Amino acid sequence: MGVIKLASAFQAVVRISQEEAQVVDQELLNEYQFSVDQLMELAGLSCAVAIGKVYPPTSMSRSPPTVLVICGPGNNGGDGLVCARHLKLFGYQPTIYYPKRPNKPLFTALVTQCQKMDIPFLSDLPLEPMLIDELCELVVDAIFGFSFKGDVREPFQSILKVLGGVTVPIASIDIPSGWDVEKGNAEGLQPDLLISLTVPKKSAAHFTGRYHCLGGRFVPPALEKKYQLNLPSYPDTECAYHLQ
Ligand SMILES: NC(=O)C1=CN([C@@H]2O[C@H](COP(=O)(O)OP(=O)(O)OC[C@H]3O[C@@H](n4cnc5c(N)ncnc54)[C@H](O)[C@@H]3O)[C@@H](O)[C@H]2O)[C@H](O)CC1
Ligand SMILES: [K+]
Repeated sequence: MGVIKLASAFQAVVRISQEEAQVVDQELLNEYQFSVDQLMELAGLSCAVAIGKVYPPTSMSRSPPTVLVICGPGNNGGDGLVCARHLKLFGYQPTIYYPKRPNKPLFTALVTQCQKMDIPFLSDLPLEPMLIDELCELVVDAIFGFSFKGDVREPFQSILKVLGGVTVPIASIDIPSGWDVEKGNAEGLQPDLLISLTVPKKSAAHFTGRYHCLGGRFVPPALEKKYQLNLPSYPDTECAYHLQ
């Protein structure tokens, strides 16, 4: 596998394509021998930390603050489950909606962990945006990440339509769901917080929300150098970096 030359390597923040994100991911798993579980735990933890920084429990109106975490069918959804578990430990009250669950031990274990921490799972999502606004103070969008392609299929099309109408802030994990990983989606979801994982993707250039954080502090320096990722220096032991 050749070294990918990143066009934006000399800019302050590098943004990578869909293919580059998949290549880096595969190299972490195959060459560096990380397991998906390891990376997902660190990714999900960094999302909960970013949320804790941007929306500290003391700044929310309810105590504990209510958060709806919507999880999709791939690893982005897994990050959402991990994030929900850590949010609970940080003093939030998460509820999960997870309509399409992969039948794989990694995901069934994450579901069990959440259930055993008394995190409720919704069987249906309210179809009125107003009802979601009443249910929670923040929505975490963990529906699609860097493998999303094409037109959104059901049930996620209806879910994203409802989310388009909510007024509570949305925090998107890695990519705002429904966005083209590189081109974004001007008519799609417009999150208040974007938590890019590992390296921001090209679509992050179209993000107009208030907060952009970087998480997934697990890239070995040799890998960062090989792909000229030019990652920012996370302050001391922080696992979420405030880019904007
Ligand atoms: N190295 C890292 O940075 C890590 C990132 N993590 C997270 O993993 C996602 C990428 O996960 P992946 O499983 O490859 O894909 P997605 O979650 O984006 O979704 C795949 C899932 O979605 C379905 N799908 C695709 N397109 C559509 C569509 N148009 N309509 C409906 N459904 C669609 C597809 O069939 C699959 O089921 C990354 O973004 C990070 O969030 C890891 O957790 C840690 C390492
Ligand atoms: K997402």
